[in-house]
Amino acid sequence: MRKKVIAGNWKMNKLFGEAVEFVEETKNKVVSQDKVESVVCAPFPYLPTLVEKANGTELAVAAQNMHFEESGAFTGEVSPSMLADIGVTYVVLGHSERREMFAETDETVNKKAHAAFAHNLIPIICVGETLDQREANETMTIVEDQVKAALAGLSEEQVKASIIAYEPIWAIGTGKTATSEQANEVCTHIRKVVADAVSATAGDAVRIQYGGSVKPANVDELLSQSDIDGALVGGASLEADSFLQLVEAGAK
Ligand SMILES: O=C(CO)COP(=O)(O)O
Repeated sequence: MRKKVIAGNWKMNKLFGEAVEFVEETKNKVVSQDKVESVVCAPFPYLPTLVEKANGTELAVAAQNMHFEESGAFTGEVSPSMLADIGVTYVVLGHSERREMFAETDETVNKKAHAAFAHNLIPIICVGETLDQREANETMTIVEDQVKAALAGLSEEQVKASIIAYEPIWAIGTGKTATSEQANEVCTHIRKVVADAVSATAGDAVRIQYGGSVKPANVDELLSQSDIDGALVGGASLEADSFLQLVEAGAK
C-alpha cells in the first residue's frame, strides 16, 4: 500500500510569527509518519526556523521551489544544496503558478528533479491542464507530456521515490474541485504513463496527489479513489485545524 502524503502549500502567505505559530500548533498533533506523511511547504525565509521547530516531530518541511544549479550568479535564487544544508526534505517543483508566472518549463522542472535527488530532497512535481485544454480534450496528452518530461533520465529508484501532484489549473483556488472520478481518471493515467515509461514497479510505487480546492469536506472522497495518494492543498492548509483534519483523513 502506498503511504499517503498530505502537503500544505502556503504559497506567498503568512508572516513569520504566523508560520511559527502554525508549526508549534501542529507539530505534535500530526499523525505518525508510519501512517501518513505531513508536509508544510513554506516561504524561503521561514525554512531554517520551521525545520528546527519541527525537528524530531512527524511534521516535515518543504520548499516551494528551488534553482537547479549548485551556486553561482543567479541573483534571487535558492539552490538545492542550500535547502538540504538547512534540513529541508521535500521541494515542490513546477507548480502551475511558477509555470504560468515565472517561466518554469518542463525542461527546468526536469533539471530541478535531478538536482533534488542529488541532494536527497523528495520532489513534489506538479502537473495539470488549463480549462481550455480540458475543454479541448487535451488533458491526458498535456499531463502525459509533463510527466514524461519531468521524470526523464531519473533512475527507477528515483521515480519510485517521487511524488507527482495532479493539479488541474481550473480547480486551483477557484472552489471548483475536480470530481473525485475526474481526478482519479487522470491520476490513473499518470500511473500508467509512469509504468510504460519507466517500469510497472515504478508505476505502482509512485505517489500521486490531487490538488485543487481540497478541503476537509471533500478530502475523504478524493482520497478514497484508487490512484489518489494524498493531496497538495493551498487555501485549506493555512489554518492549523483544517490542516490537521486533512492529515487525519490521510491516515484513515
Ligand atoms: O495550488 C494548490 C496547491 O499547490 C491548490 O490550491 P487551493 O487548495 O487553494 O485550490
